[in-house]
Amino acid sequence: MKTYKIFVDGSAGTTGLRILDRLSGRPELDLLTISEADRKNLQARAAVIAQSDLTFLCLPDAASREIVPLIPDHVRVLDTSTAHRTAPGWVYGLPELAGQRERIVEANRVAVPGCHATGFAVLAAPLVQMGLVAADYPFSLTSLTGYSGGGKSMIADYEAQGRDKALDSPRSYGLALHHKHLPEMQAVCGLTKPPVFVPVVADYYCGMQSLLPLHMELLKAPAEEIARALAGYYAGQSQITVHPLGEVPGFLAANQMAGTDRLEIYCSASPDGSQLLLAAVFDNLGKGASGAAVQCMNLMLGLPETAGLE
Ligand SMILES: NC(=O)C1=CN([C@@H]2O[C@H](COP(=O)(O)OP(=O)(O)OC[C@H]3O[C@@H](n4cnc5c(N)ncnc54)[C@H](OP(=O)(O)O)[C@@H]3O)[C@@H](O)[C@H]2O)C=CC1
Ligand SMILES: CC(=O)N[C@@H](CCC(=O)OP(=O)(O)O)C(=O)O
Repeated sequence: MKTYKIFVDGSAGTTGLRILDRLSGRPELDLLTISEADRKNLQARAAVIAQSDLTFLCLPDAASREIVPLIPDHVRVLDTSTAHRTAPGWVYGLPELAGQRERIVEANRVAVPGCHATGFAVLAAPLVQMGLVAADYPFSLTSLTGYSGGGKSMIADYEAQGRDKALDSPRSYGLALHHKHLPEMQAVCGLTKPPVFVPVVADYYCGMQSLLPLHMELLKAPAEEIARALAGYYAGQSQITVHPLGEVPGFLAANQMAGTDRLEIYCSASPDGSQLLLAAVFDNLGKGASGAAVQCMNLMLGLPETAGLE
């Protein structure tokens, strides 16, 4: 059996650990390691990466930008940070979007989408690509996340004894309207302007719900047609399910897909047909990070796309 040497740079972090979980026990993968003393040593990491066939970068943006120029071209790279998602020469790791799977298979530099950006892109990009929504539509998005989305430091804040009472309630953030996911949201969907985007973090570990409200008078087809088109777009995709129009629960929990690497889409219309609501529900650490990264690795190495996924 052909084996591949894999390294996870930043494997002690939230995203890195979840990637390791999904890779361990797979006989086709030989996991390279680095000593605790060297895990933040630039030259030592570069030396291990150079021996790998594929490396995951699970680092803060600055650390990712620092290591990438030291990586030889023959090593394939999957960067989970925000650093390269709109950078030239990098492929956006959302294989369910038209043409992306083929690009990922061939790529040696793949940027794993941001968690909130995943929710936006899976809803908005197909509608724009299919001509059902104009590229200059004034999109807005609200996206709920568990606190693991903020990595080790936010997890520590939420899990601290005697923490601030504000953490007992949901907290909106990014209120200055320049969240780091806006450039990739605009780029991957081909929009003339970014959405108005409000993320909300709440007191649960993981799970994400991205809500995209749409005004029907600005759309180019009725709600039934839009829901059917979205279902057709994702037909046959193992990781994305689209529920029929109106098939929505009374309460939609943002942690409904926690622990999985799949994403579910719900569509509902107002009784008078003037408004449509699209919702994407998934795990910020699953399809929003580590699961997406492993799915892309499988594609890049020619392995079964869902191997190791939850
Ligand atoms: N959490 C999430 O839901 C998602 C996160 N991401 C992205 O993934 C990346 C990692 O995030 P996340 O796992 O949440 O963050 P964490 O803070 O949990 O983990 C980051 C890891 O990187 C290590 N690290 C920091 N600087 C360096 C360095 N210079 N060299 C080597 N290692 C370093 C940290 O070390 P130490 O353990 O000492 O702190 C830590 O183990 C980020 O870019 C994040 O934006 C992407 C999608 C979702
Ligand atoms: C709760 C929280 O802080 N979440 C992070 C998103 C985590 C993530 O997926 O973003 P990257 O992949 O771009 O790091 C944020 O909104 O900045």
